[in-house]
Amino acid sequence: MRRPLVVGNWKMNGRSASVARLLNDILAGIGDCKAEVGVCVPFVYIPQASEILKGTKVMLGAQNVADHNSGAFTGEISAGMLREFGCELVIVGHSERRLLYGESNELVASRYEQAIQGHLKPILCVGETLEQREQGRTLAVIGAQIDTVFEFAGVQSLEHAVIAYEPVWAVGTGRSATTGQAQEVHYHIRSLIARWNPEVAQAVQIIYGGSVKPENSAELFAMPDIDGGLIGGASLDARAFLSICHSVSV
Ligand SMILES: O=C(CO)COP(=O)(O)O
Repeated sequence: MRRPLVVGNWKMNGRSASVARLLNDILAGIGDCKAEVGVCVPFVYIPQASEILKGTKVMLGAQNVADHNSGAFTGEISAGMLREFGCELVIVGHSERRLLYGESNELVASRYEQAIQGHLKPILCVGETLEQREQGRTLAVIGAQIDTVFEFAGVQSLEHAVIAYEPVWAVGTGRSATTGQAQEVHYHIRSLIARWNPEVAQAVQIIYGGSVKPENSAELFAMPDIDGGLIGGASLDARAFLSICHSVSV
């Protein structure tokens, strides 16, 4: 039985005062939430967030991780560094990294592999652009994104990972995928994994991201292959984020 997972991706937002406020508000309202809950904060706020979240059930995460474990890689942050400051999760392959910063499937796979080796749980983001969807290439694009990771890190690594389906056209647009569109892709992803390893396919959490809000989260999370969400804009508002966390179906 897969436990639902809801993770906030704060992207490049916040200042230390608002980080403290938002985290404390989340902790105050998390109660007996049935979901596993995490927040992926900007790198510089990780030490602060780690102090606030220590001993709580809210997991801390980062938004990217280096594709090497140390050395001359200016601007990069390794998995070991993130672990040292209490991170358990890390997003890899977010569409903003792929599209705005040119991260290829191979680079994403190396980052994913470093996360696994460094005992961080990668949240591997996959998803198609609107153009790719309109060309009928959605499943092929996602298949290639996932296959590259399998080639680098092996399908067994998914025992320690999460997959997030985030259609690019739904990210930050206010236009979520319909439950049917999302379920179709989630089912496809699980079937791809099942061809390699049925047990891993049944166990891996596949979460949905792209304009998830309190108004649509329960419906999305009720779909059989949607195990929770990766939440952008709505995760910056404690009330909205908590409402999404509490809307999981178990
Ligand atoms: O990119 C996302 C989460 O990683 C989704 O962002 P929005 O929820 O703002 O659409």
